[in-house]
Amino acid sequence: MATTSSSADHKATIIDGKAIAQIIRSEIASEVQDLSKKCGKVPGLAVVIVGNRKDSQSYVSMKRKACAEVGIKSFDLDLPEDVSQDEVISKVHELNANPEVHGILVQLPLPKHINEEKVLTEISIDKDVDGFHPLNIGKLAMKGRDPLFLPCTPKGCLELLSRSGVSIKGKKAVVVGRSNIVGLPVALLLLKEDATVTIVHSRTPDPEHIIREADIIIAAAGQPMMIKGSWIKPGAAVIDVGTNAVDDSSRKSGYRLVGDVDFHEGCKVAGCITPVPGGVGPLTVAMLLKNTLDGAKRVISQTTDDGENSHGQYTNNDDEEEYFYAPGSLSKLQPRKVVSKARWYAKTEMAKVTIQKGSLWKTAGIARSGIVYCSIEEVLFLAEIGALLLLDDCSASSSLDDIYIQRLQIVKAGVGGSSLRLKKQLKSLGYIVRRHGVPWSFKGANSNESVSGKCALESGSVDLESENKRSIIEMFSGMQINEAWGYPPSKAEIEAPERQCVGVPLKFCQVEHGRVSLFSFDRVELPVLP
Ligand SMILES: NC(=O)C1=CN([C@@H]2O[C@H](COP(=O)(O)OP(=O)(O)OC[C@H]3O[C@@H](n4cnc5c(N)ncnc54)[C@H](OP(=O)(O)O)[C@@H]3O)[C@@H](O)[C@H]2O)C=CC1
Ligand SMILES: Nc1nc(=O)c2c([nH]1)NC[C@@H]1CN(c3ccc(C(=O)N[C@@H](CCC(=O)O)C(=O)O)cc3)C=[N+]21
Repeated sequence: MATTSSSADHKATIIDGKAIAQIIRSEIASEVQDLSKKCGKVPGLAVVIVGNRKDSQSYVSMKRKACAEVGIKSFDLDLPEDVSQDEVISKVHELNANPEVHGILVQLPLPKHINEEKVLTEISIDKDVDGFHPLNIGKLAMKGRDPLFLPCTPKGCLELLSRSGVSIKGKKAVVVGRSNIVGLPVALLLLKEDATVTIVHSRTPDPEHIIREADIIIAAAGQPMMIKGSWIKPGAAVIDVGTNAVDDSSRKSGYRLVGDVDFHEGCKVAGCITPVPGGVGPLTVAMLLKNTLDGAKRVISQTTDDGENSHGQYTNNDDEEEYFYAPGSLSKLQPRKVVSKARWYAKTEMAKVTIQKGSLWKTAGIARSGIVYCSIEEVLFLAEIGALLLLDDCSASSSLDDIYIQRLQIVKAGVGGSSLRLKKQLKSLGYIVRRHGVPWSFKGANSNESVSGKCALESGSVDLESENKRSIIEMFSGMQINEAWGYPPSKAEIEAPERQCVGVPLKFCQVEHGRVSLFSFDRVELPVLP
């Protein structure tokens, strides 16, 4: 995997990216085989190329070949140079909708008349195996959030470091380059791994001085042999991403590939170093295959184990999720002590999350300008499992019960009315719904519960023992809601609906600061208030 050169000149351990990538590829191949045997499905990767740039064609054919080798089905789209942006976007939409495709890669660069950002944004984030979607990059940049996919080259750089025994935590790392596809995401990843990160770019004065401070150098400037031996701190780990073609008349092709680091000089100073070719490049391809496999596993586990836990092997093993929702262990199904909070905004039809608790926010919500929002489906779902407290937005027309009742109609209309459809929708948002077999419940009319003038059951303290469980969705939609009173209600106010209920025990619901309290009275005798 790694060799130390024996000559007195060559001290550095040379990290063999090709060998490391080969190991990863064989691990992927055996997982693909397992998946195919157990679920009868294989991962699919669509590789879209526009135009006929020689370098792009060569990279794309490498990626397609690598897919074939590990058993990933590749979908090849070769579009002409003059294809319109709309046409590319409509192809992306087709691939988004194709259930056999688990990953979509649009080879960059695109021709000048096509706006790369517009195209990349259209790729469904569930299929964004390049990790270039703004949402994925945004999550990478945020503390406590994990994107669905990490960009392949940055992920490959970290894989090379870890497989070479280089620790990152607390180290000084310098990244040379700040592009969206390499420099910036690799810097963010190193930061997530607790390195102290400096980014050097084309406007940085005295890069040599900064680079010499680094324990870890990631070179991604696209400048052939820019980093000299004297720029490297003795013993540093050097990952050379640069892949530059330079003229070489001694080669049949007329060129050879060199990195951003002067490899010959680097070998004399660095602790370990990657060559070009044979360093980062093969890892980029291996990580693409890995992302595609992971994307496929995510989708396949969602579509095959709908509540019955048929393919446990491919389910998410988030410890916290397991703790709260493990089926069959009701004692664990307690409401969270520390719940997240959100505020509903009728205007945007979204809830703004004001307090985030727990790791669920790694995947839940949508981040916009640093603020996390939740759709009504997410709000209902999270409220139902006791993970989210929804505060109303102080306007009389959007109290919590209003939101439930009105919004439920919309959810029902939009998602089809059944909780199954709602679950499906949630799954498409990335939730693992199958564990939540126990609905948010309350004591039914036939229970003997009665507490005079005192809160009998608060939201959150769900009654898990009760035989008579109904989901919150059922509960709110089947409820007759009267105008809210002030609190406490007068005797006359209570007696009026009591008469209407003709013998059916009356329940009172109070919504205060987003907490739903359900009251039950045997006999109503409230003191007359001044
Ligand atoms: N092995 C692999 O898997 C991959 C290899 N590559 C290779 O990595 C290299 C970088 O690729 P990419 O990020 O796409 O390239 P870009 O051209 O998009 O970005 C280059 C970055 O390097 C900075 N830069 C340029 N010149 C200098 C300099 N003299 N000193 C300091 N910084 C400089 C630029 O700064 P500024 O922002 O100021 O312009 C820019 O941020 C290329 O050689 C590419 O072929 C790329 C992807 C994958
Ligand atoms: N949407 C998109 N995603 C990319 O990941 C992407 C892209 N566009 N555009 C171009 C860059 C470049 N890139 C490389 C991948 C593999 C090698 C690689 O395997 N290199 C071999 C040598 C290859 C050769 O010999 O030509 C090596 O370094 O050993 C290099 C570079 C991915 N990129």
